[in-house]
Formats: sequence, structure tokens, C-alpha cells
Amino acid sequence: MDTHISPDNTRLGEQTQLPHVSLAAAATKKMASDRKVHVFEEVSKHSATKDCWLIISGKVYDVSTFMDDHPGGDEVLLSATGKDATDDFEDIGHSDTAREMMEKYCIGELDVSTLPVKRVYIPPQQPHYNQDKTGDFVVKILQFLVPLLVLGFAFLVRQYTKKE
Ligand code: HEM
Repeated sequence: MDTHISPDNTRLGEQTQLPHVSLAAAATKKMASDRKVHVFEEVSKHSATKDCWLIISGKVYDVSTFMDDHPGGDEVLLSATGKDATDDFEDIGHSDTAREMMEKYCIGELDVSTLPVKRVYIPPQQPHYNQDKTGDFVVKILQFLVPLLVLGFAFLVRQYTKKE
């Protein structure tokens, strides 16, 4: 595969290999706005460490310096680091003030194509139970009757063959 070096010294060939990059930093390129595009692998490395990164709505946030000040506590933030925390963030129903504060911690965008595919839970197929219980009932009756018939037959044979 051809690997070209772009003007900003980014290996274009390696970007097309995502998310199977070995060097995540190589896939980080400068944006026009001077923010970076990060690959998920890189974000996930910054988890529960000194520098805590997380993803919200396709943007990458470095919340390391916000831990102690976060009104929701540092534990929730810690548990969300290295992950896509969009659902957790939205579930809380953060205020507009919180959303304005976020800008301060934004360090770039996420290359969404590098996000691992979400696993969808497919419940196991229920076995198709036979609703018609008549067959089961007949079998149960036979299980009970057959031994009785055998016993009765044996008794009759014994009666007829008994010497007077
Ligand atoms: C840069 C990202 C974040 C910022 C700037 C931020 C900011 C805030 C602010 C200002 C509040 C006070 C309530 C409000 O104004 O809405 C808050 C509350 C809270 N946040 Fe965050 N937050 C961030 C990320 C997160 C994440 C990722 C989670 C969950 C994993 C989270 C969980 C919570 C919880 C549980 C509360 C407390 C809500 C309550 O007491 O009702 N936050 N956050």
C-alpha cells in the first residue's frame, strides 16, 4: 500500500487503515480550527489515568483538570473516561451552563469511523412450545394404564390356570 506524507506530516496511508492503526498518534491530524481529529484507540488510552479523556457527541474532551470541580463528582467522570460518554452525559440532562463549560475542555473531534461497533443484544430464540397438550395427556394416561392392564392380565391368567 502506498503511504504518502501529507504537508502536515501525516501519513495518509495509515489513516485509511483505521481502526487497525498501531500508532494512534500517526492518525491524528491537524484541523483547520487547530483542533485535532483523534482516533478512538488514542482516546481509550487516556482512561482513569493522569489525563482523562472522554467522548461526547463526536467531540473529545480532556476533563483531567475538571475532576475535582465537576458538580456530579469525579467518580462518574472517571468511569466515563476512555469511552463514548454521550449517552451518560445526555441521560443526566446537563444544563446549558454545563454545555457552555464543555467548550473549555474540548481538545478536538473524534474520527467516528474508528468507534468500535456497538454490540446489539439479540435475545436467544425461544423454543417453539407445542400449545396443544393433548398428546402429553394421552401419554400420561397410557403410562398409568399399561402397568395396570398388565397386572390385571397376569391376575386373570393366574386365576384360569390355577388348579382346582
Ligand atoms: C466536559 C464534560 C462535562 C461537563 C462540563 C459537566 C458539567 C456538569 C455541571 C455544570 C453539572 C451541574 C448540573 C448542571 O448544570 O447540569 C453536572 C452535573 C452532573 N454531571 Fe456532569 N459534566 C460533564 C460530563 C459528565 C459526564 C460524562 C457524566 C456521566 C458519566 C456526568 C455526570 C453528571 C452527574 C451525575 C451530575 C449530577 C446531576 C445532579 O446532581 O442532578 N457529567 N455536570
